[in-house]
Amino acid sequence: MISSAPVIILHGGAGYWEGKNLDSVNSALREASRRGFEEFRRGSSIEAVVEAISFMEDSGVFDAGKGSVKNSEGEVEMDAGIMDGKTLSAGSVVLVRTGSPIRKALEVMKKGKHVIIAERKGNWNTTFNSGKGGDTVGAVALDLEGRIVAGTSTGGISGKEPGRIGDSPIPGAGFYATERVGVSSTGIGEVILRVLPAKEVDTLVSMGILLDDALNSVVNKVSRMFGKGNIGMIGVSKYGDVSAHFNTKGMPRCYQNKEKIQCLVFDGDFS
Ligand SMILES: NC(=O)C[C@H](N)C(=O)O
Repeated sequence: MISSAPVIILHGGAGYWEGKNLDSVNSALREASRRGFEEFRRGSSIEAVVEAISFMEDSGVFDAGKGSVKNSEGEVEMDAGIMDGKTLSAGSVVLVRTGSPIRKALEVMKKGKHVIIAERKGNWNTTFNSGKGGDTVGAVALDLEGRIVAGTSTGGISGKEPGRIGDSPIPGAGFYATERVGVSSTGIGEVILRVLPAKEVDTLVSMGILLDDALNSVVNKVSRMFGKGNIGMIGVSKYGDVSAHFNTKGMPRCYQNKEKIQCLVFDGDFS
């Protein structure tokens, strides 16, 4: 749907959401959206995305930050990434053990020397409390200056091997932003990493395809190649249209502009 800047769209992970109690997920998403949108008053899309994602990380409701799932050795290893479509600068952190991965990714992006840093230090944070039902989180924003920013943060996949890194911190896979479009992906990293769907959406949009059609066609392509149940994506274009597509049962998501906030979990379009 076409909205107008500033606008933010968020997801709480593509997955099998049927029969789950969605109250805490929905209210955390809504609050994250509200806080992210509030940042447009003083900052850019960068602050909006980081604030929304770090709220979700701290909520303990999602598989990100304090709610991160554990690997096969009972430890938490988190990944996150962020990209600024205006400058094509990107920053990611992998194997993070403590703190806010998205804020650490922002530091990497701001420093500008490297794109991906593995943390490999710090004590395991003992306050993790996985299992509240939420999944990977992501946000994409467009501000009044036309800056598009996309970010994603995750604890990865439950029971993963130590050192495993998924799609979420990889530009073009878990997130991507240009002057045209921004995307955050979620789903099975081992599938997403082989398709680079976030980059593909930008390529399609650069060829004149509408954001909604681009997201739909990339998700359908993944379904044809790998079957269903493995991907979801949200996006924003430079025109302010927002869209979400997934091949899982559901994907909690909210979008907000200056007129309204709207949240959905299962099939349906923002109106
Ligand atoms: N649920 C997710 O989105 C997990 C994430 N894509 C990963 O593979 O690490």
